[in-house]
Amino acid sequence: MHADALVWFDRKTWQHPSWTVDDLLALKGSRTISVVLPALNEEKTVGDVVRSIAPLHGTLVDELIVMDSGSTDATTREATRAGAQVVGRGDVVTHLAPLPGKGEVLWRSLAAATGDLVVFIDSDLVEPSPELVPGLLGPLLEHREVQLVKAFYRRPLRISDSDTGHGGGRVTELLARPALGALWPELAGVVQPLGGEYAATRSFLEKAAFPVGYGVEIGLLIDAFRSYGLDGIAQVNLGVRKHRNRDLSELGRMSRQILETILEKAGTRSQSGSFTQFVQVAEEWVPNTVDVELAVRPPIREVIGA
Ligand SMILES: O=c1ccn([C@@H]2O[C@H](COP(=O)(O)OP(=O)(O)O)[C@@H](O)[C@H]2O)c(=O)[nH]1
Ligand SMILES: O=C(O)[C@@H](COP(=O)(O)O)O[C@H]1O[C@H](CO)[C@@H](O)[C@H](O)[C@H]1O
Repeated sequence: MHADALVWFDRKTWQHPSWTVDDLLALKGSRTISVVLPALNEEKTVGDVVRSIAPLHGTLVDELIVMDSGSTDATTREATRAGAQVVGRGDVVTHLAPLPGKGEVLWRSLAAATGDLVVFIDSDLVEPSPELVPGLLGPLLEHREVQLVKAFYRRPLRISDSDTGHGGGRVTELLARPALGALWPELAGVVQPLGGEYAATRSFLEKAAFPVGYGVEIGLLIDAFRSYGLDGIAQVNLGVRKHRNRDLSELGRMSRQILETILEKAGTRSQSGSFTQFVQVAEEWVPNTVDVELAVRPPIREVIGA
């Protein structure tokens, strides 16, 4: 591992986060905290994720927002019932038509949320730990130089996996980790670069460009490194993370978006946004070509001001 990555790993990795909510409230001071859950058709899980955070709402957490990404199921109903404020992607930055993608709703959430610190938690988590939000806020509240905190965890591939499953994080292990090791070796100590649970300062997030698709996590990680160095990044061990796992064809399209962000951050661009996969029809295999959304939103502060 790169020497700087090794030093960083030792200094900025919390393997056993032990902040209590009282500790965090004392550290919080006058700062405000928003928790944002991006959600696209997550009616089955969003309620439990909201309920795992709701006990902190009104004390440590000032805002608990589900950013709806154009759901067509009962996501809004389930999130509202569980106690979250639901904001539609078209309810903010109304002069720009929404684009499809997770990064789009995270970008728009900065216009809906008001917190000095923002915590992002996926809405498809299964058996979400109530320690996610406190654990992520610990380094951010205690160390002023920290601008981005990433969660890491054991990631079973299937929800039914035994207590030793490790098959999850397929795009992380097959694309993100190799690419970071090759192009940004200083970031080789980040255990879960694509993890969907992370916390950051608004001041960082407002200055960052947001890939509108799944490139958002690796894009923000690279931007944080470039803006603040490794000292601006921390990570915390938050146990086990189970979520709805997508199939390989969906992860292929996700990977194409992540690859675009990697190429762009590395100073090059792809030749085409069309992406061909193959499907079996009877005994034959036929191409299925799609246009993958590769747009990047400018820093939100350039669109709605600071
Ligand atoms: O266009 C999108 C795609 C995803 N998501 C949300 O982003 C989170 C992570 O997405 P997904 O579960 O698809 O990624 P995975 O965890 O499978 O890699 C989930 O809460 C999704 O509902 C979203 O809000 N809009
Ligand atoms: O980490 C990964 O490899 C992917 C896929 O995870 P699984 O193989 O389905 O456990 O999941 C992450 O990647 C997305 C892109 O960054 C994030 O948006 C998701 O929140 C995260 O779960």
